[in-house]
Amino acid sequence: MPLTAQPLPHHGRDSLLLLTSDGARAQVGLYGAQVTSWQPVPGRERLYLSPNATWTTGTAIRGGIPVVFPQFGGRGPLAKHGFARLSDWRFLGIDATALGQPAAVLELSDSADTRRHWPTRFRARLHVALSASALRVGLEVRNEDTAAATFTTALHTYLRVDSLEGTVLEGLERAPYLDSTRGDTPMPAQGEGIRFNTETDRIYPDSPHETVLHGRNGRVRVRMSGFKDTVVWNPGASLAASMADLGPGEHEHFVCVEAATVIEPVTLASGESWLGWQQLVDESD
Ligand SMILES: O=P(O)(O)OC[C@H]1O[C@H](O)[C@H](O)[C@@H](O)[C@@H]1O
Repeated sequence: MPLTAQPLPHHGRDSLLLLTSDGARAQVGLYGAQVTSWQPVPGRERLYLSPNATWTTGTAIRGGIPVVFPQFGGRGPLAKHGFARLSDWRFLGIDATALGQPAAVLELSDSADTRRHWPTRFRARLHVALSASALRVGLEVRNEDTAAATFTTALHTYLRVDSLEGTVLEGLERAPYLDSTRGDTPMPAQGEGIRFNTETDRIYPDSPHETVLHGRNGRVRVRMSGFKDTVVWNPGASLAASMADLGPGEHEHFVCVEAATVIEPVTLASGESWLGWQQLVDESD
């Protein structure tokens, strides 16, 4: 399906509006290569973007699909979740090579600034593909250094829900997890879908590659490839209220279902590449 990209500034920042011929649309900003909107049908927004997000350089944008690279969370010496979400990426054009379907391609390469934090010479590309009811986002990383490189990564997707009441994430019933609200305490499989009554921050190592988020506003299927782990996050009422870029009640409107590789980092030999993607499929009527 043909895909077009046209410039459409968003909160004063360079951004692209992606459109398919059947009306699906998405928006991706060059700052962080962050997808901030996905509407499989005009007006049916499937991603959450905080009304209180900060849009200034040096701060992460709360919502959409932040690209976490080359470090997940605080698991290393870099700033939390790494520098990719705080960097200006370049738009290269539409290309079908990596995902096998037309995608807008954004690129980030090492610079004196990135090498100050992370010595590796690399090339990262984010591929954003849209079809009738699906959004597929692929992260491709090539090690352009002479030495091996190691990183952790995630597509930190904020899925919009009308309300947490009645929202359930299915697909991880049989998977054990690490509870990050309790210092990554190992927990057994829960045997039921995840409901969001309280702060939830979990890493499912080597998890199933497909989950489904059901809520009052419909259903989104989440698939991934290349990534190994799934991270599930909702800050709950009190943490959300204390976060300036969320605020009271905002936790009610999203669940993060993250395609991640956190537990066993990716290691790339010199010249090697890695590709991970996450696909969101809108299954609402
Ligand atoms: O506030 P941020 O740096 O964007 O991080 C938001 C969240 O990201 C991940 O989901 C982590 O598992 C959480 O522990 C973290 O709070």
